Amino acid sequence: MNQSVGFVGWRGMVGSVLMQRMRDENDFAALNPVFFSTSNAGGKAPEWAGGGELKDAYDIDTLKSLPVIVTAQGGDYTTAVYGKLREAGWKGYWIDAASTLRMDPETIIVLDPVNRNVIDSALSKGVVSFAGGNCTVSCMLMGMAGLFKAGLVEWMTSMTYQAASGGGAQHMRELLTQFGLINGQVKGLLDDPASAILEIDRGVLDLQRSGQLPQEHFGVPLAGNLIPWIDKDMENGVSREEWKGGVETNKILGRGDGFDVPAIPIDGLCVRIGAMRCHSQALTIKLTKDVPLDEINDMIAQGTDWAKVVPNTKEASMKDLTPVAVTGTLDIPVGRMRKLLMGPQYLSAFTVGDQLLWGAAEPLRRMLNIVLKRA
Ligand SMILES: NC(=O)C1=CN([C@@H]2O[C@H](COP(=O)(O)OP(=O)(O)OC[C@H]3O[C@@H](n4cnc5c(N)ncnc54)[C@H](OP(=O)(O)O)[C@@H]3O)[C@@H](O)[C@H]2O)C=CC1
Ligand SMILES: N[C@@H](CC(=O)OP(=O)(O)O)C(=O)O
Repeated sequence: MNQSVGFVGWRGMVGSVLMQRMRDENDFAALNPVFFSTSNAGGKAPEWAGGGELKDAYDIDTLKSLPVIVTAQGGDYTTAVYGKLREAGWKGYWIDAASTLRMDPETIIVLDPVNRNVIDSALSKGVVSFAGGNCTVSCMLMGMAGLFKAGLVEWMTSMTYQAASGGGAQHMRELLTQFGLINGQVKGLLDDPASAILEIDRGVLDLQRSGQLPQEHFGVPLAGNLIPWIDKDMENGVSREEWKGGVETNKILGRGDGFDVPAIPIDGLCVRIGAMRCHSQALTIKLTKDVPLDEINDMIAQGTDWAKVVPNTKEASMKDLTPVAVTGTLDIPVGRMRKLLMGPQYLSAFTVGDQLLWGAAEPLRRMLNIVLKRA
């Protein structure tokens, strides 16, 4: 008999991508979905899933009756509900998109093409709490898994170019509104081929600095700009997004605190740019030994089924290694690979991933299937 699975946060941006992927893969055939809402209990569950009534996402008794709960509702919801559920004696599987529980020793960060061994070992020990990783981390690992698996990474820096979607739907809207208003500001000059570009530039800057662009979500204009800080301030010069890069990557790989193998130093700077939903990253890797580039290419291509090596040429990089090329696909292209001037053990790479697919929804979908197959 199909297991019942509770879905919370299914209509949000991450949740919608998750629902679409599950429908594309016919995952619903193997489970009995129960839909929840934090704002509309008693309302109608999605038509494509047979309708029915939305349950109250804060009702612990209803949640407790389910063997599996998947949530993309966000960290505040997890904080409000998870502890109460466990205190009420619930022993079911919790699969979560939020960062809240990721570094909890009782929780495993899931990215099964990379850490299926960690997941299986945890399941056999009775672990029941699973969280998808930070989007930048998951996308990077899906591309670079081959090098980690081969033990070739001594340390790595990641300089990110993160899309507006990482902040949520409202951030994407704000970015597009800013672009539109900026265009409107200089449209007359743009339409006139004889106008001076510096006049256009001045017009853009005047509007960007005027405080008149909507910036409630980003805090400053992102259109025609960038923001070199993502997430909270850890009060030591490090942003929380940068901190996650090191600790989550190591936890996913089964290294560092709580594991027998030492952590790999991974650090860098995280930057928000005006892309829509793909995160990109420029990586510098110190290899544990000098390995020829063609062997590195092979290892990366074989690291996961989704890693795609892009030849280090201008044409291929412009065509295949951009957010526009990757959005809406599960591909993780890795390109710009070459040995750096610092020496034969120093490798550069550039990778791009859809942060709503591998960065959020896909690891949850796959973890749900792993759990259901065990039942
Ligand atoms: N954005 C991202 O890139 C990533 C997000 N995450 C995690 O996922 C969580 C959810 O993120 P995200 O999907 O961006 O959040 P959203 O704001 O899109 O959705 C969250 C919830 O808001 C409620 N909501 C209120 N109004 C609307 C509306 N008009 N349309 C849709 N939903 C609405 C829904 O709850 P209800 O139906 O109960 O009213 C929904 O589940 C994040 O907090 C984070 O923890 C993880 C990785 C990446
Ligand atoms: N912080 C990411 C998005 C996100 O939700 O990350 P996390 O799941 O680690 O909080 C970004 O802004 O691009």
